[in-house]
Amino acid sequence: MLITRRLEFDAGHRIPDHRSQCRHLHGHRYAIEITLAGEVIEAAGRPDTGMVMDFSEVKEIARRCVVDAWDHAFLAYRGDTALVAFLATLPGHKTVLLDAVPTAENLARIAFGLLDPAYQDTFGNHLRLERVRLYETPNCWADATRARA
Ligand SMILES: Nc1nc2c(c(=O)[nH]1)N=C([C@H](O)[C@H](O)COP(=O)(O)OP(=O)(O)OP(=O)(O)O)CN2
Ligand SMILES: [Zn+2]
Repeated sequence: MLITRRLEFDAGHRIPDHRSQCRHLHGHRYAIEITLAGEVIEAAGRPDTGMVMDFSEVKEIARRCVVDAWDHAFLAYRGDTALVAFLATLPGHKTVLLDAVPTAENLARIAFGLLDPAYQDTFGNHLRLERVRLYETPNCWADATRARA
């Protein structure tokens, strides 16, 4: 069985060497969809019986590992030295430094790496993270999967 939970957040970014608009500082209303695979828990009396994982728990883990850190942050490539230096001049600014340029593809891959160890199989139902889909706009998204993360 597959289940998916969607969360949304706002963040700024730029793609420093982009040939067009995206090298300018701008932001997106991002969406992240987390797909988990596992067996449905069948244990009478448990609050999560009939579920792969309670959607609220999926959300809490996603918030703790990714969304709370990225929401209203500027997602900056560590190697984008001009931008990193500028952001450092803003007192208390919420900046997240990344080891890769913040494209949808890289953000999906980074989020997959952060989330994968957090979704543990605690009930013996073979729970595992299957896919992270990261929407940069409603029309553009990237999928990081276990095979292609
Ligand atoms: N493969 C990728 N291509 C692009 C990415 C990306 O992450 N992966 N990112 C961008 C820019 O960040 C840009 O903000 C999005 O660009 P664009 O396609 O121009 O989006 P629009 O806002 O114009 O979307 P419309 O639906 O066309 O209004 C660029 N490319
Ligand atoms: Zn963009």
